[in-house]
Amino acid sequence: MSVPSVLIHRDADLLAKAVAARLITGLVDAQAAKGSAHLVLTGGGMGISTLAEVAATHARDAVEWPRLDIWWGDERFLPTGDPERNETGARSALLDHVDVDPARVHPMKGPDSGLDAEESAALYAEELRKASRPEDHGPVPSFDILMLGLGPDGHVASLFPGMPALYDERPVVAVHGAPKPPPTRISMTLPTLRAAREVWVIAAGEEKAGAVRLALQESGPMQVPAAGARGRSRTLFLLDRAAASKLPPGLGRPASP
Ligand SMILES: O=C1O[C@H](COP(=O)(O)O)[C@@H](O)[C@H](O)[C@H]1O
Repeated sequence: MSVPSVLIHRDADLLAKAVAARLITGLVDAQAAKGSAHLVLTGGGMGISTLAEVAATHARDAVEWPRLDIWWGDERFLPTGDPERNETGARSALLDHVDVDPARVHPMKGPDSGLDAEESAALYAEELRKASRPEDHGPVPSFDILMLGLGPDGHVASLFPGMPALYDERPVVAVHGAPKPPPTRISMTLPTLRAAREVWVIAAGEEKAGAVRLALQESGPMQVPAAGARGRSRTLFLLDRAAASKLPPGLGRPASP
C-alpha cells in the first residue's frame, strides 16, 4: 500500500477544477497504456462537483468515454432516479453529457430491482468478479482511479467508524443502520478499495479538517475508515485549505496560490 501524498488547493471550487483536470489526464494516460480504464466514482459534495467540472471542460473529449468502465464505491439503497442516489448525481453532472457505453456503466441496484440490500451487494461483487482479469490477482479489477469523498466522521464510501462492514472481507457488502441517511447502503469494503492503483480522497471544508488529520496521522481504519483507504501505487489526499487546516506544518504541499 502506498503512503499518502497531500495536495492543498485554495478553495473548494479550485479543488474541483484541479481534480477534474487530474482525472481527465489520469484516464487518458490509462487508456493510452492499456486501451481501456476502470474508474470508481464517489457521491457527496466534492465527488459530484468534480464530475460537473469534468463535464464543463472541453478537455473531457480527450477521454475515450466508450472505453471506460464506471463503478461506484458505494450507493445509498434507494430506487433508481432518486435524487439522493450517488448514481443520479453522477449521471446528471457528467454521465448524461458524455458518450459512455451503457453496458460499461455499473450502478449498484436499488430496492426497485426487487433485490434486498444483501442480494444487491452480492450481485455487484459478482459483476466485479466477471470484470476482473488474471493480472488483477483478485476478485475485482485493479481500478485505475478510485475517488472517495470523506465524511466529517472519517467515513469513506459507506464504511462508517466502528461498523461491521469494516471487518468484512467480501468485496461488496450491505450496510444497515448507517449514521448518515439513508440507513441502508451498499459499499465496497476496504480490501476492494485497496485493489485500486490510485486512491484519491477528496475533501473540502473546515468540518472535514479533523477527519483529514486523523486519517493521515493518528488513527486506524476502525476508528477512521479513511485511514484504511490506500491505493496500491498511489494515494492522494486532495484538499482545500480549510480541510487541511488541522494538519501539522510540513504535511501537505500547497498546490494553488
Ligand atoms: O454519504 C456519502 O457521503 C460521503 C461524503 O459526502 P460529503 O457530501 O460529505 O462530501 C460520500 O463520499 C459517499 O459516497 C456518500 O455515499
